[in-house]
Amino acid sequence: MTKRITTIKEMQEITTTLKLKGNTIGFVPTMGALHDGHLTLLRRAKSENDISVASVFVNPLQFGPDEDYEDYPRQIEIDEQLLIDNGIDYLFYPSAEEMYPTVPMTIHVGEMASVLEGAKRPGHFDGVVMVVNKLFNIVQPDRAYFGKKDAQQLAIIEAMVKLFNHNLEVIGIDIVRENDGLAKSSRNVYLTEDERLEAVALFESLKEANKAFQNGERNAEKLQSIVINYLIEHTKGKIDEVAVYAYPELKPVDTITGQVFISIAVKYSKARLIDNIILKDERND
Ligand SMILES: Nc1ncnc2c1ncn2[C@@H]1O[C@H](COP(=O)(O)OP(=O)(O)OP(=O)(O)O)[C@@H](O)[C@H]1O
Ligand SMILES: CC(C)(CO)[C@@H](O)C(=O)[O-]
Ligand code: BAL
Repeated sequence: MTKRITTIKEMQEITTTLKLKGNTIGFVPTMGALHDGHLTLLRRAKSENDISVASVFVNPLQFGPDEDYEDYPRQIEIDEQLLIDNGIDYLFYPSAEEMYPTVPMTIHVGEMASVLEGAKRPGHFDGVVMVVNKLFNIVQPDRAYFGKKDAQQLAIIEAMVKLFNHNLEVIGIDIVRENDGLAKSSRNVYLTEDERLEAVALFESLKEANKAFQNGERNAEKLQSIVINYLIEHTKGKIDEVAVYAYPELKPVDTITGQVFISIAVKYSKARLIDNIILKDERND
């Protein structure tokens, strides 16, 4: 049975005791509204560790003033039942008041947050790094699981773990998709019926670019155009970002040599959707 823990002190005491007894801890931080994407991460955490912990915390620090903090889907009872059904040991569900009694200092991510999602959402990754640091100190995981859907987040967390000397392994998990290819997201519920049908264009556009890449196209601008043209033809959603960047370095590229990712964001009436694909040039390996 999943145990719900709501205070930092209790969570920290539990994990400290478990670790002293030699248990390994697998941790999945989330903002709740759990779906198959989260559950895939959680199943990995459960299968690879003695103890599995999920956190559900809608982190105010990572939302901009015009973003959907208030409207972000919250459904803790349903989430808890999903954790029970999946045999997860602990649900950490802290309050914002306890997590941020005062905010006497901030963490500034800097360069890695100055591009892509970070540039579109100023301060977002500062908030993510703050909360994930806190969660790591509280839960003390041996392994922490993050989705590649948030590829920039994953790269920043990996850099943060090195910089802050967290003694844990970060594990990136492939994007989990609906049958038609749409990346699972808590925000998909905000799509209208028509938008939901059109939203398959995000992944389809990435597949078009991948096809060209597999056929030898190494010009980043050309791959970017393939994605943009596909999106323009197949969805009325507003293109917010299409970029080809070295991964995990997060630097723009002209000609692709190593590993890159194509990152896209499309705005619909009530939801901004993101997706990406990681492409690797194996020829120079
Ligand atoms: N479709 C997915 N496939 C793999 N991992 C995912 C997927 N969706 C979310 N995750 C991962 O789950 C963790 C928690 O994500 P989060 O709670 O923000 O969910 P979300 O559905 O991505 O929400 P939203 O898209 O609305 O921001 C993150 O590491 C995220 O990358
Ligand atoms: C990692 C995270 C749970 C931190 O709030 C959030 O950014 C998310 O859900 O990806
Ligand atoms: N998965 C990213 C969380 C956010 O959109 O704030």
